[in-house]
Amino acid sequence: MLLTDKIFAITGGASGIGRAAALEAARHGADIAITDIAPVEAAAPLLREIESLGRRALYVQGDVSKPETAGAFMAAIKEELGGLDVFVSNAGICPFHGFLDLPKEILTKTVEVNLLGAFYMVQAAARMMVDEGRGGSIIAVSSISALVGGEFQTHYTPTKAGVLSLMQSTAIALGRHDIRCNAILPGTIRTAINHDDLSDPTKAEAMMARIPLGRFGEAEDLAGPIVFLGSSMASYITGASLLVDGGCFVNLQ
Ligand SMILES: NC(=O)C1=CN([C@@H]2O[C@H](COP(=O)(O)OP(=O)(O)OC[C@H]3O[C@@H](n4cnc5c(N)ncnc54)[C@H](OP(=O)(O)O)[C@@H]3O)[C@@H](O)[C@H]2O)C=CC1
Ligand SMILES: C[C@H](O)[C@@H]1OC(=O)[C@H](O)[C@@H]1O
Repeated sequence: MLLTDKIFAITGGASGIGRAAALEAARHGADIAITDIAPVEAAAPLLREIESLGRRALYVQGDVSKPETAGAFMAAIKEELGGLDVFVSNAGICPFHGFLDLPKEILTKTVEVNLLGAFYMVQAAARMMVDEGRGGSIIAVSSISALVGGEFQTHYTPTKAGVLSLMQSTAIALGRHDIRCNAILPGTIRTAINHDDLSDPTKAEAMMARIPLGRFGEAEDLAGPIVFLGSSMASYITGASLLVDGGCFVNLQ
């Protein structure tokens, strides 16, 4: 058990990577707070599963791109769970689209959710951790796409580079408060975000061929690394980036 009696909060926790991480944190003994744009009904089975592990589960519906969501989430965590030890900024979107004809609305929304949303949330979580004075761990889900490009992700990859950079700078700003900040960089993980994109067999095959481990990731592949970075096992790791990509990034030839 790596997170016994810790309070673990995550954005975009109703599905995919966030859901898997929330569940794994509960298995490791944490109480869980989730915010997501999905209605609470969508998360009800997950909340029941967390509670069946003997842990408390809090759900706050909200849009991370709206600055007020961060304040409301932190206030609910403080009131209902009493504090915050591990915060994961995970919510994100990836509406695949070509570059030359990219509508401004898609660009703006992607930046607002992925980058500004992460900033608002991380800042609010850090303020709460500093106020409480007991340190903490902040993890942001960036991407392999912070390091490499994507033809249909020109609006998305800069947001993931921004999230990685945010963790590097907040690691410096928050180190004196014993708050560690790290980025997780998933490769291609099968979730709702890329269900349509990966349904093109030619594209999926070409992408798979680059992965030394020979498979796409599953959401559960990210859960262990997130719990580890949140735990005292990672007590001297801050400002780091952890690729969780089956070896895809290093596979040039
Ligand atoms: N899957 C992959 O291959 C990779 C994913 N990532 C990153 O991982 C993170 C999680 O994605 P993943 O689990 O794959 O995708 P999912 O779509 O399964 O999960 C994303 C979650 O975020 C929620 N969400 C979307 N927009 C908002 C918003 N504005 N406010 C609050 N919640 C929101 C979604 O809700 P709803 O479903 O209702 O829209 C969903 O529950 C993202 O940041 C993504 O960029 C990084 C690298 C690779
Ligand atoms: C959603 C994509 O499949 C996924 O998102 C990323 O960040 C990776 O670059 C993958 O392309």
